[in-house]
Amino acid sequence: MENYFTENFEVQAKNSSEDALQRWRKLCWLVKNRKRRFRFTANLSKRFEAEAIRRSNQEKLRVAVLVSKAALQFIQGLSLSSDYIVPQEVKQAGFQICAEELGSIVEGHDVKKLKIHDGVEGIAEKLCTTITKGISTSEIDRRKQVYGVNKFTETPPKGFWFFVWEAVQDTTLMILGFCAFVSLLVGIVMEGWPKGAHDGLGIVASILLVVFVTATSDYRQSLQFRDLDKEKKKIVVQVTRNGLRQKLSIYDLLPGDIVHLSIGDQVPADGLFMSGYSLLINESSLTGESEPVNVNASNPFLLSGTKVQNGSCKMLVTTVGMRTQWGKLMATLSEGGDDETPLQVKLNGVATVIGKIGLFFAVVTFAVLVQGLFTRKLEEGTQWIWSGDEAMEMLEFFAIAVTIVVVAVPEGLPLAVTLSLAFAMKKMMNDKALVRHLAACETMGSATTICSDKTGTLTTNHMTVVKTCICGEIKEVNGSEKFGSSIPESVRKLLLESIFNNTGGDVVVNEAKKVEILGTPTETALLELGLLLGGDFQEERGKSKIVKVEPFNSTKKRMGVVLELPEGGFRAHCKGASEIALAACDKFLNSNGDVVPLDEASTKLLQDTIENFASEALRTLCLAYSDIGSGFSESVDIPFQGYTCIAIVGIKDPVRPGVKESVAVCRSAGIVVRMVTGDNLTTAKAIARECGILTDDGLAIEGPEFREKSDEELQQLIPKLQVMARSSPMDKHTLVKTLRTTFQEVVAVTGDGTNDAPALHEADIGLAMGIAGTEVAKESADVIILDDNFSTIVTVGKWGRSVYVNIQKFVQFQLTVNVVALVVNFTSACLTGNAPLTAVQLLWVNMIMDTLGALALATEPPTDDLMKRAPVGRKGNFISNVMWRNIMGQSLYQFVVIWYLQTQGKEAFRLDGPDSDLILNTLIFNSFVFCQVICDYKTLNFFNRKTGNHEVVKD
Ligand SMILES: Nc1ncnc2c1ncn2[C@@H]1O[C@H](COP(=O)(O)OP(=O)(O)OP(=O)(O)O)[C@@H](O)[C@H]1O
Ligand SMILES: [Ca+2]
Repeated sequence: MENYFTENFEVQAKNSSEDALQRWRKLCWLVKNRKRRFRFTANLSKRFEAEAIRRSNQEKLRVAVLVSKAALQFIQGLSLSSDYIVPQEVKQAGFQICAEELGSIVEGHDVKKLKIHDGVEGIAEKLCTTITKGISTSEIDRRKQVYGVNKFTETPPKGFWFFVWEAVQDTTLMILGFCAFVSLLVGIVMEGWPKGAHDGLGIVASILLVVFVTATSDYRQSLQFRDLDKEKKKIVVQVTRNGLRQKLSIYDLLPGDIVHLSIGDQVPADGLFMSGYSLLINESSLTGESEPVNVNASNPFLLSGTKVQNGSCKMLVTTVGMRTQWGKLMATLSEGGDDETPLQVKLNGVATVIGKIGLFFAVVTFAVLVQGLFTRKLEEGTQWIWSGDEAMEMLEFFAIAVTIVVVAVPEGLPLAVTLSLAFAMKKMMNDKALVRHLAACETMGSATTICSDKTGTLTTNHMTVVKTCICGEIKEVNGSEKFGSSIPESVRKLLLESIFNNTGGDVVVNEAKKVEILGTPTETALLELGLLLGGDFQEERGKSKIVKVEPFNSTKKRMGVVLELPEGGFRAHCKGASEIALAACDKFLNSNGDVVPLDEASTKLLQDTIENFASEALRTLCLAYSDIGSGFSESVDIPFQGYTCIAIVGIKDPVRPGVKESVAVCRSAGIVVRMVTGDNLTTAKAIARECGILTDDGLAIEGPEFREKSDEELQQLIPKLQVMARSSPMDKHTLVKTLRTTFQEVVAVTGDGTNDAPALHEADIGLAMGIAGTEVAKESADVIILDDNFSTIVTVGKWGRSVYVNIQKFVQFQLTVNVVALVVNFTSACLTGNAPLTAVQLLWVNMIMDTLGALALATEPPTDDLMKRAPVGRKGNFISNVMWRNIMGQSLYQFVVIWYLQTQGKEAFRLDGPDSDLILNTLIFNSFVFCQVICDYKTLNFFNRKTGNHEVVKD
């Protein structure tokens, strides 16, 4: 049995194979309501469609690139003329190019047309925009009219009646509806109105009730999912409009907008490259092609939905919304739905198996009942004469058989999973965690280890430079003006040149005329230092020309620029992780500001400074420069040796309040927390100690050392590993993978950067930061932590556990009811020839179980006790032995009660007279319902008992 389930009803929490997704679907043929059952599973045919779109995109793009290459050679030096006529309405709106033309240029990579329109600048002009000012907000409406908006068509939200319609399409309800019809007909003919209609109307009433309760619950769920979906799609980009750099939702983008893209961003619309450096674009989300492409002035085409893998740029938006290929893809994909979760599938399996057993019993019950009737009639010799009453009796038998199937197919099981997950999702949203994939809620409950990022998750991500070492002198930065006064003027100049040119950030004046610093927290801290030193960003930028930029990335851990100096010659500036940048230095500036060779003593001094800063939990950065003569060409890499160290800075990033407590909660919950960071080992250790992650017997290691370890060594090392510093993206990935495969751990990973994407993808649960996180990280994640706070991760864990336990509760409850209903009806049908619980009664119970019972049990909020047990882990058995025992015990007890009532009831309660059967059955029904209520209550209690929990979860 166990094997049957693992073979057929097992899918991964994420990245399941197509095969596995298909397999269980095929086996689930005994379904009461297909539409409902499969509503929250992946729509495989839609996905197939999306895949086809991707493939055709890839083909189209390949052709376009080839054609454009050929054309590029052909048109060089040629003056081209075109027969393009600007449509009248476009002209009237004040623009010189229409949406179709723009679309065909970018999507078709059409260099010829691009040249006809005088290149990117020409198109910008025709779109009435400039790179410095962008579009002006006053004419937004006109733009919208001519070019459309950046939104995808979505399937319209489903109304209440849609769900009513879906609820009606339930096989068993339909059969019962038919029974009701016949019953009404026969009843009225036989006994007349209204007496003969009682039974029929009873059935009709309960059908209506079932339909409406189901539809209401489904409808509310759909509203919840719709809200979450909206939240998921909120993406903000940096745009220049009205001459101001500002944040804007991607839905508000219009052709003509200037968008600033940097590493980790998603290209929000089709457009053209205006300026930028080392731009590498990954088009796999659009085309499935994994090889990234270089985008630059000669290949300026940027397609919506692709990702910036490296570098940065300014882009001119040309085509938006459904005119882009991405728009078409998204419209299809949004109907593809989310992958089903492992529990959903598992319970679908349970439902199918029990349903089959139920079907068998139903057939037997029906046969036994019919046989009883026939025997009676044979004895009476009236087998050829059928009265209306007897026909009704047959009908009633049939209804009972059908109802046994209705009750036996525990359709509520898989649906309760969705209900419970949806409930948890909504509550988590209030607690600042946005769940992107349903399965994550489930998996999080069994997490055994968390690999946490340092920056931004454990710390506040609000960075300030608090210490510097300039000209061999250590200084504290405390915001006072005189900080810079003792620095020699030549050094101050170099420092400002470095800070303001060698940066990915920007200093802008915002709408309120206030100075605003943009960029990553590290960059911001440095720019702030520059302003404190009395520098002016724009002025400094104007002094020299930037000829090359190598933007920061986590693999190199440094950033470099080359400047063309006003007095001639080139100068390279480098800033980066202090040990790494310092290793490229062979000179430094002494206390007079003179360049002197770096001897052993001064190297030691600088290294000690770095150590000192780091041991105070500061992030250290080294700034250096190098004059590289006059022969620098843009096409070569920036040299990385012979630098002169200008300064070492120590940046403070305080630990978030509450992190220590949260780490302690994790510890008591049996979840191991590890820190993986790109920062320096000493810094990492200091912070880890402060958070309570690093203990005395724990191990801290650097990425480069970790990489060298053999598999056996890793086996020894990983259980003790608490901190990994200076990690590369791949180190993180390796750690997660080893934990998952070798150690069978259920791993949660947090991350914010593009560098974290591989690990987030590999993890059982990927958690991305909502504020600091890049689009790429968010896309690879299963949950987005909206407030970037580690404590929220603990909340997610708590909800995950609560979901797990709630579903267990519901399963136990429903299985008990199933077994009892089945056994009671079957045995009494066999032994007495009639069923104590009628179809209508069973339907009632079923409705209460499926909807109200599920609501009550599946939506229990979590208790703090949940975090005091050991995690379930990968091997946890969902329906534990204790649960089986409970199910059996409960069923037996209920069966005995009902059986007693049925056989001895009349005597015990002194029932006689014509109505005794009716009264007895009512009595039986009521005790049955009461038993369920008690069972329901007991289940709750049982799971909430503090000590009992351990066994339940572990067994
Ligand atoms: N903009 C930058 N320019 C140059 N160097 C930087 C920049 N930002 C960070 N660094 C250096 O790179 C190191 C960390 O880089 P990395 O991106 O791998 O880690 P992180 O993601 O910031 O940290 P964590 O993994 O803890 O979140 C820092 O210690 C710092 O010295
Ligand atoms: Ca990070």
